[in-house]
Amino acid sequence: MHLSYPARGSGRLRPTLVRALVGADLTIAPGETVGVVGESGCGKSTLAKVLVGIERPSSGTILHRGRDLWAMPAAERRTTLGTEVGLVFQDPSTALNRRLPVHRLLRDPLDVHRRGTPAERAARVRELLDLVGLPGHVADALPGQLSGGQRQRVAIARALALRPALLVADEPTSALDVSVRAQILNLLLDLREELGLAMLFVSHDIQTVRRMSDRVVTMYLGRIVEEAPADRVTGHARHPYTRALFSATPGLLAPIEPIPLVGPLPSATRPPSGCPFRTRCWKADQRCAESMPDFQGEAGETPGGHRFRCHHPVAAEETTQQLVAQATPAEERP
Ligand SMILES: Nc1ncnc2c1ncn2[C@@H]1O[C@H](COP(=O)(O)OP(=O)(O)OP(=O)(O)O)[C@@H](O)[C@H]1O
Repeated sequence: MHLSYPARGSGRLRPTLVRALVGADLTIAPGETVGVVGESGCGKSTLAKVLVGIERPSSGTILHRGRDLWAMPAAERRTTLGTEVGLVFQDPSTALNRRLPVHRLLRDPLDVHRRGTPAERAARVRELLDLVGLPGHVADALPGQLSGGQRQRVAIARALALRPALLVADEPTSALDVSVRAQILNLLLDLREELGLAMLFVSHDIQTVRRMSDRVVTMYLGRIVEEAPADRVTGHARHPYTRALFSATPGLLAPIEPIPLVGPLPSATRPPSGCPFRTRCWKADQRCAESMPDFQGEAGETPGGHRFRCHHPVAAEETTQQLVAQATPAEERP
């Protein structure tokens, strides 16, 4: 699946294109949580937006239970997205209408999709508050009268109102106080367990992604470069970029130094030829400039297995310390 945006500020007639997703294909199994990691601008949010139908891919298909979302008539697409996918944004203050009390915010999806009688809708609102651990009296409050954590609980309850099979959570805790982040993450873990939800979980916080996910997907300049079971991704990732990303996460592999990467992240409007990571990779050679490798790896360990796209993958048993030594230029070595 591909998605290009016209670059902000570029001409209307022949805009420069930002290649936000390039052949980014992903399957999420029922009940599975897939976490997405990568530097800012690598396409994580765009992937989330495509899954929930906010953005339409420039080419490729989005299949919900095997049916092509964008081949459906518009009304059916709206119903499918409204009832099968829940969305939790970063900032509940902007995601919730400030003028509506909580019970209206929670009832709204039920009204729009005509679920149940008025009495059943009112009962569902009470059930939803209970589900996300909010007391009944919150129903009459306006979002502005709640704390950030309570507002995010309301946003999660609203996303779950129609019992979706998939919850897409894009940075769901990054706008919250550090003290309430853990509570919201625990709530999401409990809900996943209780409701059998599948989840796409996007976050800058690599530790959190690893904790929340069954499988971790690494993105680089719009491409998925690796998919690995969460328990393998820290020390046994095979793509040099994934290893470098995890080595730079404070506290995860401490006291190991991060693997040094050369230069800045290239622009998504003019990505390098071949493997886009090659300009920063200590293993890159001519082959990497010529072609982007296909996926290789072991299928079957988890849905999607452990796959990576690299001409010179890291050996599974290579330690991060060994990689730091390889990637440090000779003149900078101690
Ligand atoms: N509406 C838009 N118009 C033009 N370019 C966009 C638009 N939205 C995103 N982009 C660009 O697409 C690329 C991918 O952006 P995206 O927001 O998906 O990345 P991200 O990994 O989620 O970043 P972050 O972690 O900072 O949110 C970036 O180069 C970004 O500047």
